Amino acid sequence: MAQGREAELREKYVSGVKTEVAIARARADVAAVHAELLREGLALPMGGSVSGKVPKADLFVITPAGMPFAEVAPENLVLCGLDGEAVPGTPGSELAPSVAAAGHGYVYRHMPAVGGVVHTLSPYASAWAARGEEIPCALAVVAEEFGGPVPVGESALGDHDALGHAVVDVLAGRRARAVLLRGQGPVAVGATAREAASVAGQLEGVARIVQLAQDGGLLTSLPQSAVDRLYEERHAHEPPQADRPAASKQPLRQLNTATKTKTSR
Ligand SMILES: O=C(CO)[C@@H](O)[C@H](O)COP(=O)(O)O
Repeated sequence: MAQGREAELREKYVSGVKTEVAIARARADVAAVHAELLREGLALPMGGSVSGKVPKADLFVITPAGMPFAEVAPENLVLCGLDGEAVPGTPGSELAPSVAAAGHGYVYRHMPAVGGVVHTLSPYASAWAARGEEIPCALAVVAEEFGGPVPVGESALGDHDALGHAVVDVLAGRRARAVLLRGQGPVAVGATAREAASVAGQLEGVARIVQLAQDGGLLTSLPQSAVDRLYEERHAHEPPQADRPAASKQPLRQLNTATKTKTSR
């Protein structure tokens, strides 16, 4: 790319000291999230992607393509515009962003309250995604955290833009802040990358517990009235719904009465 054009693009995206500081902060946070996911056993050595939006800028930083999570550092994260294209001339721009970058950008464009997206291949949540099975709302913590069963989304495998569409289609305007992409794995969102990672951790925990319960026999989903009460209590002290990621109107699939879920084994 010609130097003039490169400078013009850099000026367009990266102007002002505040933005520079915000980018540096996003780089540090997102790099730390990669390390934390590995430490907590929530990630494979490689695979999946994590991004964090730069507040008040149409920019985000994301995992470089094909890079083991253990090697991710603030300076090799790729700074992208919301179209998922790397910003030339910035640290990390010599690397390609994750193939999922356009999908992450789509989420930021369509869910303005979201500031972090985590697609991590944590074992139990990924196993539910591999089966394309929603996680039943059989425990209070599932109701509190996700406001109902953890939903499944359709990902067109190989079409990485589809990750963004699937996340937005399932989560926008809903309670849940995580979706199990069929045949791909879980994606969690939050106001920041750290918050999205925390949702991914809760998701993995409930995926494991409900799997253990299901292995033991029939599951009973909580009645809808209890799900609603538990969710509302847990989120009562958060900002108004419009400012919350994936703010809720209704859970994706309502269970009006206590239902028995037949186990798959
Ligand atoms: O999304 C997944 C798996 O679900 C990843 O494994 C990506 O396919 C890896 O691509 P890069 O992020 O390395 O480009």
